[in-house]
Amino acid sequence: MSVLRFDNVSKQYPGGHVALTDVSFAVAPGEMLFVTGHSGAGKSTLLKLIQLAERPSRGTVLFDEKNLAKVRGTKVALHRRSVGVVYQNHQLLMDRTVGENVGLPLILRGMKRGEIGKRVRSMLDRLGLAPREKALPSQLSAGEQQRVGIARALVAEPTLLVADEPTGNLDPTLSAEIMALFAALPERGTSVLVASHDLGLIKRMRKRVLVLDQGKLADDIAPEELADA
Ligand SMILES: Nc1ncnc2c1ncn2[C@@H]1O[C@H](COP(=O)(O)OP(=O)(O)OP(=O)(O)O)[C@@H](O)[C@H]1O
Repeated sequence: MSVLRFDNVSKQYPGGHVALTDVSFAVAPGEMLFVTGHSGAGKSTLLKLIQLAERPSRGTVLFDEKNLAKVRGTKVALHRRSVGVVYQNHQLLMDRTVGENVGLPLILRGMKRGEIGKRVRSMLDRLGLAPREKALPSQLSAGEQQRVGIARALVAEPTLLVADEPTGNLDPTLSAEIMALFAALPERGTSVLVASHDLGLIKRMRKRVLVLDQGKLADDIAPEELADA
């Protein structure tokens, strides 16, 4: 049983650039892992295939044992509800409050106002953001803004959280704080896949690491194989 499985996945962009070649791996329920590699190695492409922002040229991506090639049209939006996404730049709506930003995915799903309020407050509480519910993103620190982005990605209880360089703009202390937050998610049943090129941070986390090199899966390192940071 896996939450996510890549079977011999290749991706060639229109114009001929090959971003991924024959990549295979599986993610277990409640597992947290990293994907790393140099700039251009294919990390973002791998995450885009999971969100159906791109499609593989060859091979199969299975999500919750379902072949994503069969997920088309209106079913794409349904699939995306199961994948929470955290970006390097939090991509918050700057003219909406923290609470409104976090509630947005639930509004889009047509949830009732009362239920949205409850879920948003519980999520803000969990991430230590409850006192900032009515603040605008511009009134928050960089670390708080990133936590709001994470709250928004988690509010609809996704099966998998994917994060693309989520600590790219943060100092080491805040990065560690965000990573600790991610590391607590598997206990609640959410699997986590983080793309990062911060090797120091990755080593400290002691989680499984997929290493991409020019689109190929060069290594799949178990936590116990990681050298001390
Ligand atoms: N839409 C696209 N069209 C053509 N080529 C693309 C497209 N998106 C990415 N590429 C190419 O595919 C390769 C992999 O890109 P990708 O963004 O997945 O790498 P990455 O590991 O995430 O890099 P970075 O760390 O710099 O974000 C790169 O050579 C890139 O130029």
